[in-house]
Parts: sequence; C-alpha cells; structure tokens
Amino acid sequence: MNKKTVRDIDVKGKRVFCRVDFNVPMQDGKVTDDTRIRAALPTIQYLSEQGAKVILASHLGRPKGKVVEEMRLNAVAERLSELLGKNVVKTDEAYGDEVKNAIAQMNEGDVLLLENVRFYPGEEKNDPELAKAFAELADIYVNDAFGAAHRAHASTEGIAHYLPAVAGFLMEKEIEVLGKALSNPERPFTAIIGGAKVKDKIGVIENLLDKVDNLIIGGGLAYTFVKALGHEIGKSLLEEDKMELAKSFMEKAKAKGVNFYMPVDVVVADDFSNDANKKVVGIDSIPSDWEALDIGPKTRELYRDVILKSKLVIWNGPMGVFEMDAFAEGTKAVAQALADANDTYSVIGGGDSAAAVEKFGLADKMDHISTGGGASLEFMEGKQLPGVVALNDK
Ligand SMILES: Nc1ncnc2c1ncn2[C@@H]1O[C@H](COP(=O)(O)OP(=O)(O)O)[C@@H](O)[C@H]1O
Ligand SMILES: O=C(OP(=O)(O)O)[C@H](O)COP(=O)(O)O
Repeated sequence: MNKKTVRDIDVKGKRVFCRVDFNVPMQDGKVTDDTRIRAALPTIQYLSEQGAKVILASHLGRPKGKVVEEMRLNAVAERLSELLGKNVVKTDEAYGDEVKNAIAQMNEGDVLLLENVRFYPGEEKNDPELAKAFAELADIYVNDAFGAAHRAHASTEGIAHYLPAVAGFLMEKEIEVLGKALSNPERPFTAIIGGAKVKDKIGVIENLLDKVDNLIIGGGLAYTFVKALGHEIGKSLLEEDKMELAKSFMEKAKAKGVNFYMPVDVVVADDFSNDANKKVVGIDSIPSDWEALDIGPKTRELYRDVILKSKLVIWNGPMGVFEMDAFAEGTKAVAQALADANDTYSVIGGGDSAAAVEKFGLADKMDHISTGGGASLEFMEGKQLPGVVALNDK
C-alpha cells in the first residue's frame, strides 16, 4: 500500500482520532458478534502502547442522522473494554464540549469511544463543518475502518483533509491481502460469486473476467445466467433486466479463455422453507412451479475439484439458502473444499459468506476473512475506496 500507516508517525502524547468499523450485529442491547471489534484491537493496542490518547469513532447501523437509542455504542464500549482489559470511556456525543472535556482528562494510553457518528446528518453528507469538528478533537487521524472505506463520509474521508492522515493495521492488511490477490494472483486463480444481490455483484463479475482463470457462479444470482442460456428456472431468483448482461459475460469469458462454471444440477423446493418438499434435478429440468435453493451434488463435486486445483480463491456469497439446513449443503461443500485445499490461499468477503464459514466451524481454516462486505466488493471491482484515497501518501 502506498499510504502512510501508524508505523510512519510518532503518536506519543498525541490525540489520535481513530475511525473504526464497530458496526456489529446486536440483539437485546448486546453485541452478538465481536469479530470487527477484535479485528481493530491491534491498532488500538499499538496506539495505546505508544502513548497516544486514543479517540475511537464508529457508526452503528443506519440511524439516518438522528439519535436512535438502540444504536448507541455503550454495549460496544463495554465489549471493547473487556477485550482490551482496561476501562474505555464512552461519551454521549461525537463532538462538542462534552467530548472536548472528556479528551482533556485523558492520559497517555487511554482509550475513549465517541457516540455513533451517524447520529449527525453531516456524517453521511460528508459535511466539511462536521469533518472540521471531528478534526478539532485530535492531532492525528487514523483510519482502520476497512468495512466503511467505500463510504465518503465526514469521519471516513472528510476529516482526512484537516489532519495528518494514516492507515491502521487492519486497513493495511485488508488492502494488502485483497490487493495482492488481484494484482499479482497466484494461478490458477478462481473467483466464486454467489448470494442474492445480482445488481451489486454484476460489476464485480465483469471486472473479475479480466483477472481470473476460473469463475464459479452459485447462489440465487446463478439463475439469471441459467435463464439467459434459455433454461426454465421456475420460481428461482431472477433479475430479468440483467439477463442480456449475463449472456454477454458468458461470451466474454469464452473469448478470454476464462472457465465459466455454472450449476449442472440443483436442489429445488416447492416452497421457500426448511421443511419444503425438495429434490435434486438437472439444470435443464427445473419444474416451472419449484425454485432452486441450492446447488446439487454433482455441482458440489465439480466446484470442489476446481477449488482443490486452484492456488488462489476469492469467495463472495453463499451457494444456496444456507440459513436453512435443508439448503446449506452446497455452501458447506464449498467451505469444506476451501478448508481442505491446503495449497490454496482462500479469501472470504461478504457478511453472509463469513457467517456461513463461521456457522460450519471452518473460519480458522480460511486464510483471510475480510471485515468488509461492500468494501471488499468495491475494491475487487477495481473501484478506489474514498477512505483510503484520502490518506497521506508514503
Ligand atoms: N438460490 C437462492 N435463492 C434465494 N436466495 C439465495 C439463494 N442462494 C443464496 N441465497 C441468499 O443469498 C443471501 C446472501 O446474499 P448476499 O448478501 O449477496 O451475500 P454476501 O452477504 O455474502 O455478499 C443469503 O441470505 C442466502 O440465503
Ligand atoms: O457493515 C458494513 O457494510 P457490509 O455489510 O457491506 O460489510 C459497513 O459497516 C458499512 O455500513 P453501511 O453499508 O451502512 O455504510
């Protein structure tokens, strides 16, 4: 990465405004998955050990510029405090006098967490006034919020124009791992794209066609491709207006010598539920009133073979409706193949794929699980991430 990092600056005694992505799942006021908090610990601990006054900022959810009580960061501060083994002061605002007073009382090494930055309308508008108000709190800006790096907001982009601005360790690692995967990939290089969001992922697929040796399509988005080939897909997921594009991608893949893999058989169900009637059918035999909710056993074998022969695999999006056990086998097979492929570097991106890998107990077998869903996708599409662009060059 050609951006400065926390290693390149002296932070001792300095007030450091550190943007993190603590947008974590919560239930009944408790943090239910602290992966993103743990992922930011190396930077927080480093800054604290170097004698900085660490002022953390994050968003949580989408409160749309207003205070939403359930989206306060109190529970996050508690969890962080447990993980750090030290007290974390939490303020009820993200800037202003209360915050300035709290910061004035900080000692070197102390950690403070500001309130949800999205409680202010200026955050998502990237309002320069709010960015300046954040900048006034500190001497240095550190961005470690990879998961929000695709957002040009006041605390992720705007503030970087008013302070020395560097990347944290998580940001550096994500950019390096994903960047290396895309710029100098070990081959064969395979991308597996699944999930449901055809619109979000179609750009990624196009970009990947210039980079990969194998492109594997699964999940709900596969059926737009299946239909584009002229097959009946019954009630399976379809983005009709993307069919032409899907067709052109398959042609482009052929022209570029990219192996394009699609399901050869699928698990179809007569209802979108775990106890629906289900059966395995060939890809050209989906009954008109059934829907395909998982890839079939032949497809799992085929995809496994491709994975085992690959040196680098990036995976974004489940192969089926893995939340229901009846349709989790395809996703599980891909996760298991990645776990078994010892010579294959595996990169998982996207909240649902990461959750699936976690659910199957295979997370520690993966080489890199990205903390960013949207961010890793935009990065893989070849887009510049505003939160990274705004940082100081080396
Ligand atoms: N065949 C399918 N039909 C309908 N939904 C599907 C199918 N396969 C996967 N899905 C759904 O796709 C969702 C994940 O999609 P997406 O958000 O695009 O993935 P990610 O979060 O990994 O990027 C999951 O909730 C899953 O149930
Ligand atoms: O959770 C996030 O995105 P992700 O689910 O795409 O990884 C980030 O915190 C960004 O949140 P946002 O999509 O509300 O801007």
